[in-house]
Amino acid sequence: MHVDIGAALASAADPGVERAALDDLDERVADAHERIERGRAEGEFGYAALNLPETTDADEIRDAVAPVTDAESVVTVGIGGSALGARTVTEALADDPGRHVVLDNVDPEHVERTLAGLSLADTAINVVSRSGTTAETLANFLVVRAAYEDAGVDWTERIVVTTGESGPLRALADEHGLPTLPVPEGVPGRFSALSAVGLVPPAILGLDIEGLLAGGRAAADDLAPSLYDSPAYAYGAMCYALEEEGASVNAFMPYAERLESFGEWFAQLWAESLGKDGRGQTPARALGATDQHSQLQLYRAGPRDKVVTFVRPRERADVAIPDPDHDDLSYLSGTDLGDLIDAEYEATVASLPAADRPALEVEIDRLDARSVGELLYAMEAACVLVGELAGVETFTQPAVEWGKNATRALVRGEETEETAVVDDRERLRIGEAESL
Ligand SMILES: O=P(O)(O)OC[C@H]1O[C@H](O)[C@H](O)[C@@H](O)[C@@H]1O
Repeated sequence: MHVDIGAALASAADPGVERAALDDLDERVADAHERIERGRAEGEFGYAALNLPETTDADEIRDAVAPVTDAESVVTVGIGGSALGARTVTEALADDPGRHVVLDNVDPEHVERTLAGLSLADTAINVVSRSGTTAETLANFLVVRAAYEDAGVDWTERIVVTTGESGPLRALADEHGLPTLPVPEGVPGRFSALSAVGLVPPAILGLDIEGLLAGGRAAADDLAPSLYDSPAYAYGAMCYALEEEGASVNAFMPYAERLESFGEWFAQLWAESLGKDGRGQTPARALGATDQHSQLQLYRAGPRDKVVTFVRPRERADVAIPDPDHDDLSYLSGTDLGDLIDAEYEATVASLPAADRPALEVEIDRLDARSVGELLYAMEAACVLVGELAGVETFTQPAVEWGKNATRALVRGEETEETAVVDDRERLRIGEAESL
């Protein structure tokens, strides 16, 4: 994996980072690296995430999923970091990503349609919750379990549970003697893709989880006291420096359909880790080449508040474009789709500094387990570095609790300070709607 930061230097873009400022920042990167390595060595909460390529036991995962590897499909019931890592990996690597469906929302129409589309007897259930108490996950699990029972399928024979040492999900697993895997100690969900939390569906589908962990180890080996020696730290340091220069949005634009969910995973990692104390870069999800025909207008001609992060695999599948039968399309003759998307990538990356806007590039060799593992780990390490440089609490997410408390009280019909805010919030309804 490598990154190219040239199109985000002050010589190329505004906002941009002066080389001298980057050299100064590199001294702080060295200090941050030392702090991170100390946290890793001591297995400190959060920093332990960067040890997962060494601490995750692939054999333990394979043993737990062995009873269900005959499944045609896997349905993951989880949310946030308990679902996005697994979806990212199967979408990037599975021959048929459709074999892994994810219920990470409590949208009744979506849940109903998803379950109706599954042959439950041939579908493994992957339930994941670190706390074991997340309302969406537990509610969806109860619906899924009832669907299996209604279909006459023994759900206890088709399930793997990944959860913490306590809570209702652990109790349920113990009560029914279900195959369980532990969540990694001291690792927040959004940093746990390279653990059982993210690797059970890939293991059930027979993907190379050992290769993913090897890629993580390779990225860990690339961490160094200087950003000039570490792709992950170069990316993180540039994101930090650009935010300091006003780039408060990070438009994340992978040029691979199979990395679209990776963008969603990155959005949680970046927003939930760095959105603290009134600061943090807003991750905007985009996809190349598709969003050249939509959001690129804003990136090139809108406010100078963004950096666009481009991600691509160097190697592509070979799909020839048949010779066109119209002179206006003669430029496509003899090319293939990989050539076209790579030309679009190069053109779009260059179009940002051409409009005096910053761009950062992240390139992996190919869409294989090792490269995807390297990419996941590198973004996690970049995020940890930004958290150190910004001086924020990278590994907590206190701001998400208010909504949870309000939800529970509303569902229970209780009156709390949160429900009072819900009842009294400012409203000005425009347009007619049937009364709720
Ligand atoms: O794994 P769980 O305990 O179910 O948590 C699932 C998700 O919800 C929490 O509220 C946090 O916002 C996320 O960081 C977490 O990944």
